[in-house]
Amino acid sequence: MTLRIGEIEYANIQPFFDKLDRDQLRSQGFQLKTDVPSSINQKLSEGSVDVAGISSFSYAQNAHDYSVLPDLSVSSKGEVRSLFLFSKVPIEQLEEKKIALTASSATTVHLLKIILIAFYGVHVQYQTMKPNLQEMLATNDAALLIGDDAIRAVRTASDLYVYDLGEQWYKHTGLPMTYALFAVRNDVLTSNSNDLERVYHAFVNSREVSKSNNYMDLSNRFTLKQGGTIDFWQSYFQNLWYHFNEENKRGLLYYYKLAYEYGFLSKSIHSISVWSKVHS
Ligand SMILES: C=C(O[C@@H]1C=C(C(=O)O)C=C[C@H]1O)C(=O)O
Repeated sequence: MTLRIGEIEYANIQPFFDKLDRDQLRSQGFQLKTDVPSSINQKLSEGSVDVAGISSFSYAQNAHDYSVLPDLSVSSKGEVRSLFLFSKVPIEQLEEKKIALTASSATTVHLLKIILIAFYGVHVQYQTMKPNLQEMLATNDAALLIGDDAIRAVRTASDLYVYDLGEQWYKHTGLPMTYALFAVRNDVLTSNSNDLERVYHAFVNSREVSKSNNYMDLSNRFTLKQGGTIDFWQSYFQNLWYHFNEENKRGLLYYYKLAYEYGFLSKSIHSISVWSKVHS
């Protein structure tokens, strides 16, 4: 059996996928399934994919069953430019107001909840909705969007208060934040580590080639798909950090600590289990 790979369809994680040789992977029996983060999270946890880029929050929920692939993440130190709270009032005035949360996220919905309670002392009501800014704001005071939905929506949001959640996290903690990690189910580690190694190196190679051409191919692709300028997309990708280094790990463990303290995680997470059988 070869591996089923989960691919998040948003731009932010595409440096790991853009340069995959998909025809070769398919001819070797690998399958790729593409979806929004919350669905990929679910597919990995129910076992309908074997390895995937997933929400970092979902890793914490399944830490016992997952290992993380070394040095791969989607992180930022400060602004992200694709995780926005759109609000009709300033963030400090959201007490007892209603916020719509995109159904496609796991990490960022809890990041928002932490930011509002821990850093602003604001208590609100949440409702999960499809990611459509107009519909969300028709019945709510603010709305959270992530990924390409957020990038498109921010172009039309001139009459709203817009908060970048990476920037908010950094402002209040001085730490980077990691939104996505690559995880594999532990049963696959024992049954299929050779294929895992192959796909791991393909992810690393895609990241390196994407970076070495300054994200030009990706930027062309997303300009055609989502609009915006090549310059916007290049600087978007250059601003994100695709290595899960010690500093990113510290930031993520602090997020897990707060998520546990505020009751969003049922178990506290003090360490991240990294798959170590990689040969370079
Ligand atoms: C940076 C982003 O990070 C994404 C946010 C996720 C989440 O909130 O669960 C999951 C995967 C990440 O790729 C984004 O969507 O813009």
